[in-house]
Amino acid sequence: MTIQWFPGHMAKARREVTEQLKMIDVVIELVDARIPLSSRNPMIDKIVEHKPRLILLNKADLSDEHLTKEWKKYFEQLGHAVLIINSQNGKGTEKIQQVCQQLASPMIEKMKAKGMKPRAIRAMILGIPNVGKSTLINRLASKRTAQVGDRPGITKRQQWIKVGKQLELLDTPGILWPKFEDKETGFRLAVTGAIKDEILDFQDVALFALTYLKQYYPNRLKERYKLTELADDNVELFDQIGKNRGFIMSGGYIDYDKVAETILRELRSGLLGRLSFEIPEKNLKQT
Ligand SMILES: Nc1nc2c(ncn2[C@@H]2O[C@H](COP(=O)(O)OP(=O)(O)OP(=O)(O)O)[C@@H](O)[C@H]2O)c(=O)[nH]1
Repeated sequence: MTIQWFPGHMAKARREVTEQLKMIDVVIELVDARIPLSSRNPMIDKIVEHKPRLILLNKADLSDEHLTKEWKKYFEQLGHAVLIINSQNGKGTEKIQQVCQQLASPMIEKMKAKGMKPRAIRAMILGIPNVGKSTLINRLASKRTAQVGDRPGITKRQQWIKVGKQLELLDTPGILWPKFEDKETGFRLAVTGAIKDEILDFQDVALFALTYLKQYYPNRLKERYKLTELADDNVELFDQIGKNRGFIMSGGYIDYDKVAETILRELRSGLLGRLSFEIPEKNLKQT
């Protein structure tokens, strides 16, 4: 399976982001706490090179609490500032302004040393589609500042949102596309709903989810689908779940489509508890 975004779209998005970055002091990178590496653009380090960066692990209400803390440590070890947040109810977002200020303080000090008047810090949000960029912007928007006139290199007018006294946020987030570097990245994106089910075969996605749950969350799987044992064989496991739920077609066959759809729907709606689909230790070893 190789999925590629149209290269023209990617190049255009990257160009736009690069252009906008010229007027930005701090980059706020939004990732999905359940899949922090798979939900970021692998070129991000190159694209935002030389800018202080705050990584936000968003949708933390859905992610495994323990693993999310591990991921925070992982990114901190790489030298980034990190916050765990829920953009929907605002939990954790109250610290964003303060951290951005800390990140920008060397720049502000330099300005002061040059005799320039200190100004509000300018930030922009970057992230892949569906990661929660608009939700976060709406959450942070206390009031919009007046339109800022054209700044060098920018032809269209930019709207800035005031976040507290010291931070201005660009009202349009930068979209960077994820990259399917391997099959698992695609499945992780699909299982968390970051990409549409039609892109991948949803039975394959459900199989990925089931295999993953069996390995990392066996008890939740047993509890949810009332299984005393988890069959080693995945077809058998699909059969067990189908039987328990009564997904039987005429002729006594299990309706696998219904089993697959049920697993994905239930895990996405939180009925299997808070889940993460990427393990930091594994990735630490790989790097
Ligand atoms: N549970 C939960 N859902 C969230 C959170 N943040 C965003 N969402 C949901 O995620 C979905 C996508 O959010 P958006 O804010 O539209 O994402 P976006 O990054 O702006 O998406 P694009 O416009 O496609 O680039 C929406 O259904 C949001 O309600 C969060 O912290 N927790």
